[in-house]
Amino acid sequence: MERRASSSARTEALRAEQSYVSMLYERLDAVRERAETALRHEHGRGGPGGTHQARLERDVSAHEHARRLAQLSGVERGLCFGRVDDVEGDTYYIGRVGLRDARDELVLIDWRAPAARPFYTATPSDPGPLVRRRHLHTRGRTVVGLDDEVFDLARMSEPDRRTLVGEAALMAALRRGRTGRMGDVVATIQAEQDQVIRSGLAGALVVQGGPGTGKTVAALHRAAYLLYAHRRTLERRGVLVVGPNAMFLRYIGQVLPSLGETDVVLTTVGELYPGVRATAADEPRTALVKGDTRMVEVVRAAVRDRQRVPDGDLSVWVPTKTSVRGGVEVVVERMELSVGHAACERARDRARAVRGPHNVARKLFVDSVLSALALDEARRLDRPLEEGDLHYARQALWQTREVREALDLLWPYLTPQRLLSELFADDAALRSAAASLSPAEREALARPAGSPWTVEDVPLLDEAADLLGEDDAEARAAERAAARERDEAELYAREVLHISGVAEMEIMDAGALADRHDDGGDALTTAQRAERDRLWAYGHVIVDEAQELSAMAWRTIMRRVPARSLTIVGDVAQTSAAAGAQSWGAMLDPHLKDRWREARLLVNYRTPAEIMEVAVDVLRSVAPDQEPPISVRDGGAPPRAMRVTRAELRRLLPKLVRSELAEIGEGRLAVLTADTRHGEIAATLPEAASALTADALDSPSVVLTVTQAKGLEFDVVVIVEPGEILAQSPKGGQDLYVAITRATRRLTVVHQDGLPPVLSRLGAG
Ligand SMILES: Nc1ncnc2c1ncn2[C@@H]1O[C@H](COP(=O)(O)OP(=O)(O)OP(=O)(O)O)[C@@H](O)[C@H]1O
Repeated sequence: MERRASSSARTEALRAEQSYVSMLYERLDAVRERAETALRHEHGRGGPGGTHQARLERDVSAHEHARRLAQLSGVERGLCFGRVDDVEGDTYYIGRVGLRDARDELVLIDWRAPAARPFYTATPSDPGPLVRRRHLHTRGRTVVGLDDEVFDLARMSEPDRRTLVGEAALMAALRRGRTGRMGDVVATIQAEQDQVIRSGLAGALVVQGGPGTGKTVAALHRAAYLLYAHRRTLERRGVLVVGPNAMFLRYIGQVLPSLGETDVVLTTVGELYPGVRATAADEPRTALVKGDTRMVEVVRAAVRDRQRVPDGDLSVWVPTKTSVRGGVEVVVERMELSVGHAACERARDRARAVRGPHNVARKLFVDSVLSALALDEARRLDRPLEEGDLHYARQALWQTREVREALDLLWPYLTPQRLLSELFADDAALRSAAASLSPAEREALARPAGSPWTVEDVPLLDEAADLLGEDDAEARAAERAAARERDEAELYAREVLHISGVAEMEIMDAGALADRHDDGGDALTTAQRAERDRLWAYGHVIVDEAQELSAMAWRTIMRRVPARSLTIVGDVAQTSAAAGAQSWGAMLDPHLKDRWREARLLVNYRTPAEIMEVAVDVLRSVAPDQEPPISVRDGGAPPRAMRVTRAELRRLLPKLVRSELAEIGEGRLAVLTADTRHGEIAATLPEAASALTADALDSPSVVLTVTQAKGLEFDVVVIVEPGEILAQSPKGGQDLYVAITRATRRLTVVHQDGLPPVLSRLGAG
């Protein structure tokens, strides 16, 4: 009788929620339609014609409507996922976007709004103003289930204090098969993650947490939250997210659009220097040297070594007479011009003394030497040189190939690419610039000219770019002109905002509008503009798998964010890069002193307890002082080991992969290997994806090295030859820890020569 009563109460609750959710979708349709009509209207108002001001006005509102439309089309799935009832008797619904009804009453609260916060933070021991939290499960536009938590203090028991927020909904989310793409977790954010997500914008926040603690997911939701809460600052400057590799970026790429955020640049360290897309990594001994801050001095010395004076006097033979023979101009007479050694030294010292970048100071050096040459020319021709003529005499000499070549030898115009490739290819140059390194370290840097750029080169290119600068007199003049125009445009944009009342809607400030509309040309998004500009100052930078960055890479990151507003996410127990972090303090203190705060995430949402036990044995051997995270999942299949011969491996592996895939029904499987074994195993499993292609993650099975698998997760993990992973680098233990903790459901370790002692828990197999 009682059960029937409760089931009919449930049916009634479902019906009531369905009617509310249907109303929300109707509202969404209406708002979407309005935005579409408005956009059509703007487009209908004509092409490129009209005054600059009319065009600007049209673009402003078209842009806003398009933005709103993009936001509204991203929220169809799971529009509303939560409801809270508070002690005042009020009820609020939480969703992916804020919506108002026709009378302007708020009917849905954006998950990032302060009013939504209790939904994420209430716990049985500290429910805040809530008496109930409800998770709504929807399929399409239909409400298919509800999970309630009633905060009744009188009945609270001790274990409740550790209860997860919305446990039933969380567990349902975690049990789903992996899709190869990370999804958003707005419906099930946990209290400790919420604190990270909503932490203030200013300063640097380090989020340290073991594998699977939701660092990545929290960091991405933080990006969306910051763009919502600090739209004015961040929309203009953009947010940069740096991840470990392209596959990882693809894995996380759809989370932000699903959160409605577009002003974010996703990139890797290998792509931080515009114009270079490095993916290959150097071998550990080279990576170690290139990641060391002693390279700052090496690059600086390499630049200074390119500012030379001749051993004796400078002598240049310039043509004085040419004639055309057979249609070709040939030199028939030359004259020697020279500048004394001491004068050359003075020219160099004066150019250096301004402490400007090399390519900018070059102009000074060149001007001094050209003046000296011009004076010598006048003397030799016995022709007085008036002060006013000097400029023209210098210009004429600068047009002479021989003069240019002579000056280029002494103080060449250098791109960062040229500086470094010539340095690494020239033993004598390396000996001079890298005198502070040992011979073995110098040898690790040496390589032939034209070698492809590696990820570890990128911070060095960036360092060099800072020292070299641009010979940018023209660029600066253009910039000044653009700035003038921009000021005018900004003034106008302010008026537009004022007239249209947009300012109150906190959508975009006048500066941002002016940025979009400079030279009346293409309207680039902040993200597009930022990506092209090495000196772009981002409003906030998020670094994921941050433990992998070298000290040199941190210098590059810090140049991108002068405001030092960062979220740094990682786990120092997972560091596998040779020059990666041993501790956060060692990496960050040089840039942030002690002005960074640390949050720790302690719960592992990915790896089941049974698999985590194996991982913890490995962790203890490589980082005994690191606290392993607590798994919320258990009851999975026990992890196992299989001993096979090499011949058997080829036969058994495809079978194993098939049977494991059948076991999970739906989901993804990864075979993880040491770098050297990857090719062979990939050949054994032709059906599995193995190259780093865009769709590799969509394949049911994939063969990856541990480095490639960083930050990813799979329902099933098969590790081939753990001993080889352990032995492949000094950080092999960390690699094995990473490999084991990629599994969300099943783990099999396949080996030929016996298990390494650290995996003895898995038995002899
Ligand atoms: N609050 C949550 N609700 C639902 N799923 C969650 C939640 N927090 C984390 N997860 C899931 O747990 C898994 C691990 O999260 P994530 O990849 O962010 O962890 P991580 O700390 O970055 O791990 P690693 O250090 O191993 O890269 C993901 O599938 C993520 O969606």
